[in-house]
Amino acid sequence: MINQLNEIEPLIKIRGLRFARGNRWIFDGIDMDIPRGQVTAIMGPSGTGKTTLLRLLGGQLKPHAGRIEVDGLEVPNLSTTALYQLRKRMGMLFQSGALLTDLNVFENVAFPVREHTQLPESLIRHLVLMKLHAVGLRGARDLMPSQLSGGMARRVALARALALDPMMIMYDEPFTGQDPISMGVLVRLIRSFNDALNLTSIIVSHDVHETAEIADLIYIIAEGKIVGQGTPADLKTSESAWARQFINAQADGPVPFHYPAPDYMADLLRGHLC
Ligand SMILES: Nc1ncnc2c1ncn2[C@@H]1O[C@H](COP(=O)(O)OP(=O)(O)OP(=O)(O)O)[C@@H](O)[C@H]1O
Repeated sequence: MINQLNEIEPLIKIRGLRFARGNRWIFDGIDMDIPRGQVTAIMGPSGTGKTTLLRLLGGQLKPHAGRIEVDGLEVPNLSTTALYQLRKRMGMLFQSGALLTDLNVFENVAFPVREHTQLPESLIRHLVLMKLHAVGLRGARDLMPSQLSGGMARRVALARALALDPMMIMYDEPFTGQDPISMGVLVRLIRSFNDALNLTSIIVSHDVHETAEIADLIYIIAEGKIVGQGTPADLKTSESAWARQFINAQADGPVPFHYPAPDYMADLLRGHLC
């Protein structure tokens, strides 16, 4: 029985992924499994390619080598129509929230439903109010985005990302710029939606504490490779110095505190001699 549970096909399988920007390999041979029904975090130093990975999963970018499979579909080989169908099942929450500024809260959440379905107005109303209620903002339906706090805007964006009942949701830096209360609310919502709606969640984040609180599995990427993977507890005691530095938020380690510089003493003496 335990074996059977462990052998459930992951929702996302990445094998031998290579992707370059200019002459730099952002990913230089990455294998990754994202399990169904769990919260998986992708972490790593700034510029390491976390957002790029989300864009590869969504088919906005194509890999130079390797396989990316989402729910059994080879994303880079999908036709435009098939990719469009798949994307309907992939919710995405951007850091900016990206609400449409000319539409009120209700219409922002209704937007993807109107775009992708032919549902009658009464059902759309029901569905939108249900999603807004779930994020605690049913009472804010008539407000414009400019009237929302940053935390409220992100919750509306979350309701919109869930509007079409996706199988998975990708969060790009969901906690950035939030006060501790809003962060706590988001952490709770991400975890409870994942479990209650049987979603698969992927979080790209720098916020180690919040992410470790909700992630079942964490991958740490650095210099084009996976340098650590496991549960938050595993990573705290990982043999990888990269993983330990990151998860324990240490200022220095494989990611150096100092930008490369000549020897300090030699630098000081040189100034003195000039
Ligand atoms: N359109 C682009 N053209 C060229 N290079 C790009 C482009 N977009 C991103 N990059 C580069 O690709 C690398 C990975 O970027 P990405 O945004 O995926 O990193 P990240 O890990 O999400 O960073 P951060 O944590 O700072 O958000 C960076 O070095 C970035 O400068």
